[in-house]
Amino acid sequence: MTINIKMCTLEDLHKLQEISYETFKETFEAENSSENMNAYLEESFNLNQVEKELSNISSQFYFVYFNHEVAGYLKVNTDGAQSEEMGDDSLEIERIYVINKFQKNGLGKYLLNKAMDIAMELNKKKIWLGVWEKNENAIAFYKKLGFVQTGNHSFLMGDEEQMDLIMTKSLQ
Ligand SMILES: CC(=O)SCCNC(=O)CCNC(=O)[C@H](O)C(C)(C)COP(=O)(O)OP(=O)(O)OC[C@H]1O[C@@H](n2cnc3c(N)ncnc32)[C@H](O)[C@@H]1OP(=O)(O)O
Repeated sequence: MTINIKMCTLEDLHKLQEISYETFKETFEAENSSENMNAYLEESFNLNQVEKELSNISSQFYFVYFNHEVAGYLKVNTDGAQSEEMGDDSLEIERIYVINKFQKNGLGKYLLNKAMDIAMELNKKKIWLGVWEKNENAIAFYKKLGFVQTGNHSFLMGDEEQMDLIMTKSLQ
């Protein structure tokens, strides 16, 4: 078993769009109406939107490979790319998504450790994320890896208001 990681560039745009769309759908479609799911997928993962995010100098995307196959991805944000005003001393993990069939092989932890390395290289004091309050699997994963709930914020899934827990890990 080999695990590798690579920073995404604009050349990866189509693959990134595909894995972003597919992993989000796979994770949440059972618990959301198809109307709300389709609206969110179309708005968040259309090619222009993904290209815009990939071109933002305050965001970084990484693919993780399991036996040379793309198995998941990471998106981190700093400064103004963060989806909440958390200040310059924090880094946001906006997305860690591992394709279902590759989960439980250590890939999520590998991506999380990558985010921690980036945060430490940039001298950030904390690392934070928002996770849907009903995503018990991911909440348990983040708790296991040392994150604690420090707040919440609401977001729109189609026309439905949903709640994210804000979870934080201090790096000092
Ligand atoms: C900010 C956001 O992106 S929120 C959305 C998060 N992403 C998703 O919900 C997408 C769907 N889910 C996933 O992609 C994956 O399940 C993830 C990212 C949550 C976890 O990734 P995986 O590759 O399955 O986890 P991994 O195998 O690296 O597990 C790391 C550790 O967490 C533990 N762990 C993983 N899932 C769970 C769980 N549900 N409950 C308790 N512990 C868990 C593992 O046992 C492991 O512990 P160890 O280090 O002692 O061996």
